[in-house]
Amino acid sequence: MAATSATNFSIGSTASAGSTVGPTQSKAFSIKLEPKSYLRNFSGLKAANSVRYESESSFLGSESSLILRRSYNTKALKHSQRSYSYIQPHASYKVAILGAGGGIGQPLALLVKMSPLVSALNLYDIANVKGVAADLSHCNTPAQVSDFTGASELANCLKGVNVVVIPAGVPRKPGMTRDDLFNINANIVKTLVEAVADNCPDAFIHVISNPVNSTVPIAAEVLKNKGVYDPKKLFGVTTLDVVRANTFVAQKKNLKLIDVDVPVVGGHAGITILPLLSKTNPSVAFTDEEVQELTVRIQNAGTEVVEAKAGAGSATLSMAYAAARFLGRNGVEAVISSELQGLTEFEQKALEALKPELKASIEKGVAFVQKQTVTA
Ligand SMILES: NC(=O)C1=CN([C@@H]2O[C@H](COP(=O)(O)OP(=O)(O)OC[C@H]3O[C@@H](n4cnc5c(N)ncnc54)[C@H](O)[C@@H]3O)[C@@H](O)[C@H]2O)C=CC1
Ligand SMILES: O=C([O-])CC(=O)C(=O)O
Repeated sequence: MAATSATNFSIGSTASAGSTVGPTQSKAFSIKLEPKSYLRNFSGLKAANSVRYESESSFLGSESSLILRRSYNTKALKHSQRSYSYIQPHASYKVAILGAGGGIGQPLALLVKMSPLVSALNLYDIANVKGVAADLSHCNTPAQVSDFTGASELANCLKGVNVVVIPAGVPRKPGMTRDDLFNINANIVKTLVEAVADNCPDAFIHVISNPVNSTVPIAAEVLKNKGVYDPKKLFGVTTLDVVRANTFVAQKKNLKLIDVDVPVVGGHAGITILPLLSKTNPSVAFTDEEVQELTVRIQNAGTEVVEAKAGAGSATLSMAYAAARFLGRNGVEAVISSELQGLTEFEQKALEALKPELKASIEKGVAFVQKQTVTA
């Protein structure tokens, strides 16, 4: 879902804060260009449809794959060099990952390090990230990796940064809801976003820390209090729901994974995750039972991983993949309100049912910041 104006929340592959449900979309960052056909052959880490939609907008575009391919496939080298020089982007983005030592932070740092768009990768954590930074710095890609440990180094980590990704905080254990993380993670996100506002107020901010339905509104309130809120630049990262929906639908219907694109709207917890299966692209016919089964599976997919990890945390690798896929160059470019038109009765009912829960989670986040502001 895309971060939104103050009057909208919800929303496909990113979250946002506000007070009423507004237009949603799941591909806010799509740039509808048709890449040269050879680029599709170099899709590497990305599904082909992602390349088609995101080759120029995502950090993990086809360029990354070219770099990778060049480094291990000498046969492809000649062709790659030609292609690469044609499309080689300028490495100019400075990215900070806050919570970089964690289960998501580490693989996400690797994926960002692979991006040819990134010139600097700053890793911050309250735990020591020196080792992670040293390890990553040996990869032969442009980004200069630096490590920052502890609150005293946070400001330096953020100075001059264009993109901040926040996977800092505690993950769920079996039996917990995402909302059970609020008491710890709300404060972590608030403190980190305050530092972002002070040190890189123009940066794009991507909030991964749960509960996303509340942590994004917290971030929005902090930015408003600091006078630097730009709804086009604040995101809750819920691309993992889209990634899962695409995968589960492809598996269920025996489709090629790369061909499936399912929009997901709402928030990122339980019934607030609403896959719009009727809008699957290309069009797929589902029985009522399949819709029910797939919707529930997508909504509970996080819990599926939490239970499988049995106390060792929640999704990390798929989350890192989803976050790297999510990052776009220009922030929110459009809100596609048509995504919410022509819903099936099942989807319309589910949309109405999720609104009160999503609204309550947003209000909880807003109240958290307002209460602290009054106390201070
Ligand atoms: N948005 C989404 O779709 C998803 C969100 N998550 C959420 O992401 C968060 C992180 O998950 P994991 O990486 O698995 O947890 P983790 O425990 O493996 O890593 C979290 C990291 O954050 C660091 N940290 C804690 N407090 C910090 C602070 N004040 N400043 C900087 N760093 C701090 C920790 O030292 C640790 O390295 C959790 O809240 C989890 O629920 C997880 C999966 C999907
Ligand atoms: O389920 C969790 O706690 C982590 C998460 O948000 C996900 O995997 O979707």
